[in-house]
Amino acid sequence: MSNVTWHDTFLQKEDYRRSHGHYSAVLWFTGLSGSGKSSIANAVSKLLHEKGIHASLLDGDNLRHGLNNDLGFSAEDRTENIRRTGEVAKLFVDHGLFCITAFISPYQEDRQRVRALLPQNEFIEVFVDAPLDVCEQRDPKGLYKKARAGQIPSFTGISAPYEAPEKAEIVINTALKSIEDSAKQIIAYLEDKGYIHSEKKAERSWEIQT
Ligand SMILES: Nc1ncnc2c1ncn2[C@@H]1O[C@H](COP(=O)(O)OS(=O)(=O)O)[C@@H](OP(=O)(O)O)[C@H]1O
Ligand SMILES: Nc1ncnc2c1ncn2[C@@H]1O[C@H](COP(=O)(O)OP(=O)(O)O)[C@@H](O)[C@H]1O
Repeated sequence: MSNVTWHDTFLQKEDYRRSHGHYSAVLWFTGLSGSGKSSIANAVSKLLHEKGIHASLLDGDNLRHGLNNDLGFSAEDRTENIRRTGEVAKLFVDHGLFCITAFISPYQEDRQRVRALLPQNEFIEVFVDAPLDVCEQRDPKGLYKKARAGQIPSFTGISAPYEAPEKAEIVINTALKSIEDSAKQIIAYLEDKGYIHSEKKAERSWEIQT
């Protein structure tokens, strides 16, 4: 890029990780609308918080209210949505936090591009797998009903594609598993692989001196 220079920073990812006392990585949730991404992502962020682990949560619906509010649901806009989100997620990881993202992210190539942004082991793909008919039955926001009535164009699973991951690190079938058990499965994965420690961190409090 012309006339733009990268500035090195004094603090590096390892410094942040050391001060936080844990590793950092992206937990990239992908799945159909209504599959359970937001519910499970929220449950995971709460469990991590209770363990004293720093984690941010980026939800597709929420980012579309701000950073991504210029984007719609064409294939091009979804690609840009995932590109921007991937860059933000990388910033969090570079600052020593876990970053949980909950986006449909329907295209394999878009997810692969985010994976390639990060070193190996720092991108954990979580396939929130539920059959379309289960998602449609849940229809928590009434969107499938609208899509079937032709009121929402390019709706994922109905009139726009969803490309399921072939090699996700974690697969959760939410037709068979509760939100709580799904969140526990993800925490168990992080513990098994050594991303976080299993023992509970002691309660800490800060006294701010003025
Ligand atoms: N056409 C169409 N297709 C799919 N989803 C739609 C659409 N229009 C609006 N919505 C609502 O937008 C949420 C999905 O936003 P994302 O940013 O996750 O989508 S994407 O990753 O860019 O495909 C999605 O949220 P979730 O239900 O949480 O997945 C819907 O609430
Ligand atoms: N086992 C389950 N896992 C996840 N969500 C479930 C489950 N059973 C029922 N639900 C419900 O399905 C809906 C999923 O919605 P949400 O979490 O917003 O999904 P998404 O973010 O993928 O659109 C919620 O209303 C949730 O309570």
